[in-house]
Amino acid sequence: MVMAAHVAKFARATTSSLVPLVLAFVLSIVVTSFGSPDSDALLKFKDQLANNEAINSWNPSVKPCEWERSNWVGVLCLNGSIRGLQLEHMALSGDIDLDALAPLPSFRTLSLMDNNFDGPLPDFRKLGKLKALYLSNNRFSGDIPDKAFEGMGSLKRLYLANNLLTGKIPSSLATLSKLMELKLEGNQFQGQIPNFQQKSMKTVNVASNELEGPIPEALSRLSPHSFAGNKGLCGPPLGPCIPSPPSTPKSTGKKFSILYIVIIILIVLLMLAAIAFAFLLFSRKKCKSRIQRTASSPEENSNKMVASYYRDVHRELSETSSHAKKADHGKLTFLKDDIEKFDLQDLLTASAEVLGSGTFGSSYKAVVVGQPVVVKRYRHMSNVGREEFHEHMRRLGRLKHPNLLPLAAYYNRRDDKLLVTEFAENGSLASHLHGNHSPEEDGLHWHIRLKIVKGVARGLAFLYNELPIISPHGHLKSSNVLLDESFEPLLTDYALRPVVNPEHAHMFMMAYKSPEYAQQSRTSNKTDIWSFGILILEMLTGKFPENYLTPCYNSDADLATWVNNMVKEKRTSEVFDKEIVGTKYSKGEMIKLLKIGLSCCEEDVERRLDIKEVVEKIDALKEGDEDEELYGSEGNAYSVRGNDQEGYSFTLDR
Ligand SMILES: Nc1ncnc2c1ncn2[C@@H]1O[C@H](COP(=O)(O)OP(=O)(O)OP(=O)(O)O)[C@@H](O)[C@H]1O
Repeated sequence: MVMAAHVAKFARATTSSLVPLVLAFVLSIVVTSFGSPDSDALLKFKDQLANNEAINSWNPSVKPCEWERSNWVGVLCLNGSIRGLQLEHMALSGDIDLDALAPLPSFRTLSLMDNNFDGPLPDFRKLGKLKALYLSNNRFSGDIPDKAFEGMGSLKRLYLANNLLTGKIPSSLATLSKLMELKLEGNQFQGQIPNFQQKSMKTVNVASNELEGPIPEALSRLSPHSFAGNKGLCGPPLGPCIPSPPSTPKSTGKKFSILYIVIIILIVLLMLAAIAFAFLLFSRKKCKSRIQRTASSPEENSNKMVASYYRDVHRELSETSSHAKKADHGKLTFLKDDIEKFDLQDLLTASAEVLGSGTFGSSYKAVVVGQPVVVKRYRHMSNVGREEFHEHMRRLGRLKHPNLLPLAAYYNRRDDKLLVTEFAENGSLASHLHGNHSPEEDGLHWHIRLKIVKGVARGLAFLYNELPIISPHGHLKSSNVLLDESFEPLLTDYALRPVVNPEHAHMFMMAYKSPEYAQQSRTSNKTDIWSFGILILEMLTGKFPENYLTPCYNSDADLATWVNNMVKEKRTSEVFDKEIVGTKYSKGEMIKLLKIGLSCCEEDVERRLDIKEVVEKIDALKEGDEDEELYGSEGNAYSVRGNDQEGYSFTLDR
């Protein structure tokens, strides 16, 4: 009896304290089973699309931005919120349900490029805070209302190229103060270009339309290519606008028009004669300089080239060049203005040396028309069609940042691409960390390593900001960090994932060697951070990361696992590269950087730092010079070599 009373009392007490817990549990089940408002919005959007099989992995039982479990292909997340959608090359069509996306508070980017959407352009004012809208290469048609973009003050990038759009270019575009890139080429726009006055506009392309009239002054500094293929456009950078003749009586009018025709024919004949003369002069000069260069090559060979390498270069480039000639596509496309132009033949006749061979092909240094350039041959880059490849290269060509190696030119043949860049004077970070140098030579000083880390962080942040790609670098490793004459780092081989064949990318590109790819077959917006973390640890430890060589992530062979274990065993001092030279006051900063590196290498993507946090933390690091002055720099030269554990212990409190 007493026992029964106790049981009843316990049951009552337990029940009352459990009620909130049980309720929370039930609620969480309800939320997971029936989705969150974010997933509901996206699924509603998906329902209106036709041919939406490519996004069948969207799974309502997992939140779209729950990175470690989510499989929401094409959903861009930032700090756990939906930032945008990148649904490209998916053969999508049907209705674009903007009402479904409108309630998403952080939605800023929408890319539906290279799909089959048709009909009139939807009213994007419903997504008033959009910063980037990419709709090129679809079949949108009809006129766009003049007010279509009114009030979209945040819009920076608008891509509508290669659709079937008609009528006038909407004048509301001229009122968007932040607009930087506008791509309208390959449509049937008519009438005059609106009077754009934005200073922010860096790229405008209205080529291949039916536009007429004067080009607005603010666009006059752009390349003539941006306006090509419009018969009626005039004014700089195209030819002058010829005022229409004053109206005159019929007979005089006839006389005038005959006079005009005669003048125009004369001008054209004169221009043709001038071009033919210039061409003759140019080809004679070129021929002469080529003969001179060929004549001097044996001597150069002895100094600059390894003979067998040269034969390879010559054979490979000749192969490319002869194919190129057959296909009549032997032209390099230049993306930089401050480089003297040359063609494949110039490359072939230039002195060249092999810099190294990577997973894509070989890189050669060649001196062409007096300037050193690097040509890299890629054999696994036919993931996209010709036009999309050009489009992507142009997109890369527009990226400008002190820590990015700019793409100077490219050559595109079906299975063979050449990318041309400038030569970086100090080679790659990998060669400095792992290349042999004599015992008398110092290793990389701490202040140089810190400068490199800071530059890489800034370059990476720029890519995150500029590109709507899930892991914008995608192939970050020490051989893709080059160093200029003052050891400023220059990222290279960035943003190539969209054009690389998937099989090759999965085998060799760094993004696919991340834990999330190994465990969930996906990359996330923090995948590049993971690669950056490995790079930081590589710079601090001087160890070559095994994962560079293995086809996929293996936590046993992972540099981060090794460092973590050493720290746990209180052997932190042993992880640092014996070659780092700094002052004894650099030690604290090196430990801080080690912690940042480990926080970038969190397997749990949610806990991993994001790009903003990484940049903030790295920017706050110091060389330790202030301390050096305080204590007097004499005799402060310090090497990790032979150092004991003192001052190195720290706990992993991430
Ligand atoms: N623009 C450049 N300036 C100076 N050196 C370069 C340049 N580009 C490449 N290199 C050198 O050539 C070497 C080979 O580079 P490459 O890009 O072909 O292969 P990788 O980076 O090792 O591998 P992957 O093909 O996977 O990117 C690099 O380690 C670097 O030293």
